[in-house]
Amino acid sequence: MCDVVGVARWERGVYNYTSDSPKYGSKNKSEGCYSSNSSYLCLRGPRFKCWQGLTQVFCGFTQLLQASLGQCLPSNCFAVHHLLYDSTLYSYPVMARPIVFVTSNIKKTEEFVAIMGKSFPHKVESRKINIPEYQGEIDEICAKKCKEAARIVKGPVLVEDTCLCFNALGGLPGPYIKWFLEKLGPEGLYQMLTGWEDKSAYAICTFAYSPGGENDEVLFFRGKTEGHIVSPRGTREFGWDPCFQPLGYDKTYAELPKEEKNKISHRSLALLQLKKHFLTNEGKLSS
Ligand SMILES: O=P(O)(O)OP(=O)(O)OP(=O)(O)OC[C@H]1O[C@@H](n2cnc3c(O)ncnc32)[C@H](O)[C@@H]1O
Ligand SMILES: [Mg+2]
Repeated sequence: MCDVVGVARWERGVYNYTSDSPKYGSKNKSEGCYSSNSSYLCLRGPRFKCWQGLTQVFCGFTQLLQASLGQCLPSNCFAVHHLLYDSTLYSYPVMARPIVFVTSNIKKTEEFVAIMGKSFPHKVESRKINIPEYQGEIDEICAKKCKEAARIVKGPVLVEDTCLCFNALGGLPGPYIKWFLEKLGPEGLYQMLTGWEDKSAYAICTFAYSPGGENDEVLFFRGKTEGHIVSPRGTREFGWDPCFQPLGYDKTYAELPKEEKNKISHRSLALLQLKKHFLTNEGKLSS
């Protein structure tokens, strides 16, 4: 049993906790937070007098967190708590919730897995959910898509939107490529440029990440690959791959071995940015 009296609420993806322990007095009021994208549980408050007191606070916090997060918090976690550099900030690692990669497109998931392998510093699960095809500028579309995914999943999410932009057409079809591809196929995409000398194009992939809260900021990670629209060649496995020839290559995405596409693609460049962000920020204590 622990003697910590606490109140807790789940807000904006951050679990806020305050305790007012009669035993340690009001000077020892403490606050804690558990951020859904952090692998650390943090407690912030005045210096705790002894490890016993600290353990009791952790014990109360652990119970409240377990009630709220269930599986996400391993039952043994308070055994591994440790003291950080300053006397008022304590943390101990917890098993963070997995990030859910929400997409309806299995080929995107396959490429995500092939590109990231085991190198991504956070557990990711994929879930097949159809999110509406929003209209607007790329970031606007991605933000809406990401917020809708977070609303459904109720936790940290990643979504991705891919554009194919023709320079001769001022960047169109851009985010509307899905409908153009569906109606015209790769041949039709190539024929759209019949009257134009300029066949240059670029593919943009934008990953959007939200920690899951309604008001949480959405972060964007973008990759761009330049190329040309050509008469379709290669396998018909993935979208417009047969008619996109990346710059510096004499093969289309569809003709290149998968590993080769995954080294240079718009998706791999976006994932590189995403990975950098998580490698830099994961594990930092949220305050
Ligand atoms: O559920 P989401 O993730 O939105 O999946 P989607 O298939 O609807 O994907 P988009 O809205 O981003 O639309 C992009 C279109 O471009 C296609 N596409 C995406 N990435 C591609 C790639 O690397 N190579 C070829 N085609 C791609 C994809 O099949 C869609 O038709
Ligand atoms: Mg889509």
